[in-house]
Amino acid sequence: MAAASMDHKIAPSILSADFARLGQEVEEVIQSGADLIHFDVMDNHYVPNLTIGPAVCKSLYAHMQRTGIEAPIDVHLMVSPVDQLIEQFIDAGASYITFHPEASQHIDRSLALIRDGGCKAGLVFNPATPLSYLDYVIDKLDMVLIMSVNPGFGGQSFIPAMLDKLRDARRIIDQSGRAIRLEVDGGVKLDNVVEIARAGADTFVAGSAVFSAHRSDDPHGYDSVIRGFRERLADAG
Ligand SMILES: O=C(CO)[C@H](O)[C@H](O)COP(=O)(O)O
Repeated sequence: MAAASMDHKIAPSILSADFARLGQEVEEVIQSGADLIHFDVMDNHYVPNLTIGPAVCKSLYAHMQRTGIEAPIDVHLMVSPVDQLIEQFIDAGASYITFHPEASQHIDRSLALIRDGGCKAGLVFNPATPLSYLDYVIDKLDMVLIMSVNPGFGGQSFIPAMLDKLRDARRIIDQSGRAIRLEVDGGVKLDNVVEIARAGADTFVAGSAVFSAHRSDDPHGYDSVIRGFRERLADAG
């Protein structure tokens, strides 16, 4: 069942941004209509890639405050262990913090750390991670993130079996009666976003689909791609 009553949110993943001009990239995608900034943290341990940490988040948050850019920073931790970095990202201006259940020794405690720090909390599910991790903690969640690629790299193809997983996650969330966002991350493009939305996702992480636009010659690249997502999502119902 599609999430007809949910508002759709677009979350560009800065994994594919030009890190040399990160503040400006974030300004441009938000001004072009994006809703959240998806901030991918990789440690070369939990995933085979290394990206950015709390110092960059803190600078970005300060830049956004200074320049009046209002958008939640949605921090996706692909690290193990998670708790120490959770504390640092709370301090760095994160709005959402999500982590992988396999990466925490005490999932309930990690969720409590996030919520006690004033942030919204979420669990992230790799393609083969069962949704049973939602049992007993769903009342502590603000977001469920379904990875539709194996984590670690941008530019991979959407794994079709994740449509069924999104449908299952949507059913569980609806049964909980809680306002939990259902985010999807990996291989989200203009040509598949409608079926992904109809499977129940309401929050769409897009890295290469958005940020490849600035490498084209189109000076309105971000406007065009984000408008494209909005138009398709409106069709999705
Ligand atoms: O978390 C990620 C990879 O682990 C990225 O956010 C994700 O892959 C987005 O990139 P793209 O839209 O290019 O697939």
